Amino acid sequence: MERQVQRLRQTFRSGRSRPLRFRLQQLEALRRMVQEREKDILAAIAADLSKSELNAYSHEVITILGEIDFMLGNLPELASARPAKKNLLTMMDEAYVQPEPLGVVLIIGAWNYPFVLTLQPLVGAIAAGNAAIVKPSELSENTAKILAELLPQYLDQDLYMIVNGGVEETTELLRQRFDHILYTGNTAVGKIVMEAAAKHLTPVTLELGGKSPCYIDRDCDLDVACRRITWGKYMNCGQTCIAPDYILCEASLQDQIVQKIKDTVKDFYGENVKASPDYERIINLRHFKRIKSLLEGQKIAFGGETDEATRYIAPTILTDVDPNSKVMQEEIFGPILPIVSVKNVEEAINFINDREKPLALYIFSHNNKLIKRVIDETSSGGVTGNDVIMHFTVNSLPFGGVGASGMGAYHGKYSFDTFSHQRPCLLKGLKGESVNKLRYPPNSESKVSWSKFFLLKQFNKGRLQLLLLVCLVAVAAVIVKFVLERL
Ligand SMILES: NC(=O)C1=CN([C@@H]2O[C@H](COP(=O)(O)OP(=O)(O)OC[C@H]3O[C@@H](n4cnc5c(N)ncnc54)[C@H](O)[C@@H]3O)[C@@H](O)[C@H]2O)C=CC1
Ligand SMILES: CCCCCCCCCC(=O)O
Repeated sequence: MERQVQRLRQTFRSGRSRPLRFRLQQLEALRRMVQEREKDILAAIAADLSKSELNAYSHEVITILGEIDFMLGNLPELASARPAKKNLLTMMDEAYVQPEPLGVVLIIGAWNYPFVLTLQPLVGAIAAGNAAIVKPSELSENTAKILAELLPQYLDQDLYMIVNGGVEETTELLRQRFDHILYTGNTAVGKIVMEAAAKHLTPVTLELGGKSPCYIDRDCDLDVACRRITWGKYMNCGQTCIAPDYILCEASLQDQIVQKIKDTVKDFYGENVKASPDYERIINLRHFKRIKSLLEGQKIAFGGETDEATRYIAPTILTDVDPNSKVMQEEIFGPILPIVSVKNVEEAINFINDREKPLALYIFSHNNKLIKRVIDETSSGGVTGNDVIMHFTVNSLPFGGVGASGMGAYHGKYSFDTFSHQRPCLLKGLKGESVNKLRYPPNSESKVSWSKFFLLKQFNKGRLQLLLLVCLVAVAAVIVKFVLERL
């Protein structure tokens, strides 16, 4: 592994990944890969998650194509130097922020959206000019295999590499020195990743999980709310990190919500959910058993059927759920939707704040003020008001967690920034020593007051303003020179 990372580092050092033209070519090649090998990619995702190819396309491929298009369209601007504000002392100099690639980065993906969660970060890493190793999840083995087969055919093999394997291989990878690690997965492994990264002082982006609450206000269109929640909760059989984990609402709404979700499930998946091509299965037996165990002792208002042989768990709703029960202690990551009663929005806010900061928060209400209040008085990785999941799809919004749901963010510009160092550059000339005397010893009261004048004045470069300031500085410089010569 060490030799492989070394090979990537040498190529990175050669400067090959830096020119914009090269980055754009690689991104175009990645897009060609997705388009030319679409059938194989869809088949792999479909096999991993018992998903229809249509759903594989809309859940995963669209996002990647959108991300690549965003980078192709915006890279020249994202990668260019940004002029910075200056003070009087540096106003004749050049000050700018130049994004620079970090080096060799590691991307560790999760199985639930195996294509998006590995390739979307890779798009950002390539765009920012890095070399990258991608480690797909071993649980989504078909997607891992197709990625290992396809990426070397399209991308520069000395800069971008797939490593497949499980805990052993990832542990070995984590012993190596990287310049950034972006990990997606559960919190326990997130801590392992962060600990390994700390040994090399490697910065990390941790895309973790958590229990994302969904508050439904009394003043709400329940039909619409329940339709949107049904979509986001049961999509991918509940195995979505930003799926609404549980509902908070007044007790009087509970029965209506159950009925409306029940009706929507029938609309979406038909009488026989098991036979619907749009309803997925649980990834493996371990997760199947874990999710099934969350039903024990609960009041099942809808669903609850399971089939171990096919790892099927029906869309399920639990009512009157005790906040201390097991289903409310861990992220469900399956098609079970508990409803917890709260008296009012205050109690909902306290309920959310009493727990770890979630990855997503959803609020349904006609009342925009109430939505804003919940946003202001809570914290979460992201928020969608009057819908679920959709903030993930807006690539001008940063996507990531806060607190226990993660750190750092990506998507669009935020991916580019995550994989870049914002390098401050100040380019001075070799003239102007008379003014510089201000900062050279010995110090004096008068030098301090002149320094205050020069350093605390900021300006933006408007032409007229610039001209005025140049005059001002010239006069000031003459005065300072005069004064300093007499000190
Ligand atoms: N914030 C986000 O964007 C997302 C977060 N998630 C979260 O991920 C979790 C589900 O994913 P997991 O089951 O964790 O996926 P997983 O089992 O695929 O693990 C994720 C990655 O960690 C690696 N890994 C596992 N054990 C390891 C160990 N001991 N040492 C080093 N590496 C190890 C795996 O090889 C894999 O590549 C949920 O909590 C979900 O909420 C999932 C998708 C997106
Ligand atoms: C238009 C639907 C797109 C849905 C994509 C959802 C991917 C979420 C990944 C995750 O958070 O686990």
